[in-house]
Amino acid sequence: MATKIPATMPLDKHFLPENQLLLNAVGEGIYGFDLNGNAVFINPAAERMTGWKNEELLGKNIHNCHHHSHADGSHYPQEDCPIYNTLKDGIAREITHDVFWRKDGSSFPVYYSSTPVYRDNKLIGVVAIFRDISIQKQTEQSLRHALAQVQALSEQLASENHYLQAELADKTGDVDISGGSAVIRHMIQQLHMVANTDSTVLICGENGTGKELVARNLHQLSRRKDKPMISVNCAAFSASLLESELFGHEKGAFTGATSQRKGRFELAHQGTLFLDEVAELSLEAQSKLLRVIQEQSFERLGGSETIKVDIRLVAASHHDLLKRVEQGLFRMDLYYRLNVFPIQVPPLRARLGDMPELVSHILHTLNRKLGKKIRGVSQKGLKKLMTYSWPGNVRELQNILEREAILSQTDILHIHAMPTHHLQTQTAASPLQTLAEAEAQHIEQTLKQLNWRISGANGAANVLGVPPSTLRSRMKKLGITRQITRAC
Ligand SMILES: Nc1ncnc2c1ncn2[C@@H]1O[C@H](COP(=O)(O)OP(=O)(O)OP(=O)(O)O)[C@@H](O)[C@H]1O
Repeated sequence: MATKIPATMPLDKHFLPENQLLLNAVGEGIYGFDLNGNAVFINPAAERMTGWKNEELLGKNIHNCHHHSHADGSHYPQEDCPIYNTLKDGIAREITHDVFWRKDGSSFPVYYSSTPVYRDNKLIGVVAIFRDISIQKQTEQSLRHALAQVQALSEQLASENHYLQAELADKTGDVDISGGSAVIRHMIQQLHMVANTDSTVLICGENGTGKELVARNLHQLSRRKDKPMISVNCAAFSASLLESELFGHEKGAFTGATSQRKGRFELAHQGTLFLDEVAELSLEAQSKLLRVIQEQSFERLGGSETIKVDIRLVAASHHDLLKRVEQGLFRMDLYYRLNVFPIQVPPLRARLGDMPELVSHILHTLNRKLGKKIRGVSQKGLKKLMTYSWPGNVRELQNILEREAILSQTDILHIHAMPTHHLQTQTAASPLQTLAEAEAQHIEQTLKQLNWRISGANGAANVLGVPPSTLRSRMKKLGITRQITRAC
């Protein structure tokens, strides 16, 4: 669109370039100034960007119209303006940090150059060419923001890594099994006998009895102690995630597999692989595990390369695995493969004589953790500890002592806060539930074990002894839906 310039405007014919058509067509804003700093040429792009019309500016001082203030609103004296300085000294300038103000009072960031125009070696004016760089500035801003986020995340990862390393050192550092009771002595004897073989060990015992501790002990006593012991809590992963956790995956094996990843079998090469809560494995994962145990080799998910590993397998469960076999929830062949050398970890109530030694061991660790100097437990307190049934075993004892240690103002613990509902009982009590809650829990547990398969020989309906349609309607009624769990 050609610009119409009124004949009355002080348009300097010598100054105005012959190729005005070209200047009108470009996307950059262009101003021409005469030696007094008044506009003699304005192209349509400049009009669009500033909102000022040609007729409103020609012959006028442009600095006062839209270059009067800095970005922060402070006054911008004309003497400081690079364009006007070029008019004075004839030197070209380029400016990247400045704003122009629009007619409507808003502003936009600009890049502009001011170039002197000479005719017959005489300075006759200045051409300013400018560009709206809002998008560029926004991109820079987002980039800076993203970089700050990356920086923060990398700092967070570094500190998490530091924390995990410390935690790992802490975990692997203490493998002492406290207790001199006959049952514990027998268990330790068994540990020593089997440690230096490569036989698979199955550790059974209630929750919190020390099964993982026994596994770590076994690893430390074995010839593999300088290689890693890798633990997997089978209950913490959904069936599909567990497979990739155990066997690893190739890049692109499934959505989200953006790079190749080694599984825990590979990481445990030449060391020990500890499968905690092994009863929670789905039947499908059990078959795969069986194959790996038999062949000592496997493929990563999405991969075809057969990977051979040398591992010592240790498994643990708080379930009666044989009962799970009878219920059709655990493969019998796998059970026999795992149960080569069973070790039973006794519950705390079966070895209350170990209480003083255990308490002293735990207090020693707590003093380090809490920065306290607790010397022991009072006689009365010890009596309370010795008459409790300990459904949560050593872990529960640790928790009670930690709570008491935090609350205590003295260096002797008096044990105030024993859970009274368990006192004097001989068996672990389970939480009170309605019939519907118990049914829902049982159905869900069964479905989880069977990888949420409902029908067929290996389906939950068959195991529960109901037709699949009945199971589906019970699930609907009880609000049971498949859960996708993601851990780690
Ligand atoms: N004999 C023991 N001597 C010292 N500490 C023990 C002993 N037994 C258990 N502990 C401690 O009790 C806590 C629970 O033990 P651990 O995690 O090994 O139990 P677990 O049987 O594997 O539990 P879960 O079945 O819940 O996985 C750990 O901090 C462990 O160090």
